[in-house]
Amino acid sequence: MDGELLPADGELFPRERTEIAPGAVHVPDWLGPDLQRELLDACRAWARPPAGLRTVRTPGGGTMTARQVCLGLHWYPYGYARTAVDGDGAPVKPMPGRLAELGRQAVAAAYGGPSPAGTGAGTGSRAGGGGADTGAPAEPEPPYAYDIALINFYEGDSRMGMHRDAEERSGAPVVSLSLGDTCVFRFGNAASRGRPYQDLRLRSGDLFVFGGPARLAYHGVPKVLPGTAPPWLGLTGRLNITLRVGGLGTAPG
Ligand SMILES: O=C(O)CCC(=O)C(=O)O
Ligand SMILES: [Fe+2]
Repeated sequence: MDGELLPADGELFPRERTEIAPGAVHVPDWLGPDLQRELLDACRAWARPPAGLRTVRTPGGGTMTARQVCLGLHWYPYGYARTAVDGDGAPVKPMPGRLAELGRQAVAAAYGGPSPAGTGAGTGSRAGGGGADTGAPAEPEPPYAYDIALINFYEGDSRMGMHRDAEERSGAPVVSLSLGDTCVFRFGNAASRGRPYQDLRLRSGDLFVFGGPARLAYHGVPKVLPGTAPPWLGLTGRLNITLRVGGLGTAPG
């Protein structure tokens, strides 16, 4: 019996790459154990001050339950800055070339080639997407230059409400990597936070990419399943690494 023929988590059949909506692709087990460990170590370093992990406050007076650190550009509700304007004010850490490269590889893995399968390279109209005020957004072409990473840390009953990633001026696909505990990821539609949506499980090592017609879909994390991280990883809770292309030039927000 050759154990290597079985999926790493001992399931009978490997989970398969699935396009859950046009432009939205789930690639299970995309990150191998070594890369997951490497990324976890890096996240621990990025989470340290200055401009480290912070609690995000929303304009309505609430707080996000997932804590966050940004690389490349600092996201805050709702824009981008070069410093941790809603944290300690320090300059945001640079975007590592390694993450930018991972973003490019992720898009190729998700869409099976340089261009999103069946979706065209861009997102079409960003009308209503917020942020852009200079007319038509850039229609990006792969390979995309990922220049922003958001690292979200979920512990306890942390969640993330339904939202769109709409502060970017590029329609390049968003790349999402999961480490640690499994979560329920809700992927919906571009018109509203409500139905129709699909719930899927993102596990440690999974890749999810949304671009093309799915780029501005509402999505969120209604639940993290405690104690489901692979024991060899050594993480309690869940980390999400979201890679985005800002299209913001040199003077964001
Ligand atoms: O944690 C996740 O899987 C989603 C994160 C997310 O949607 C975001 O940071 O914009
Ligand atoms: Fe998001």
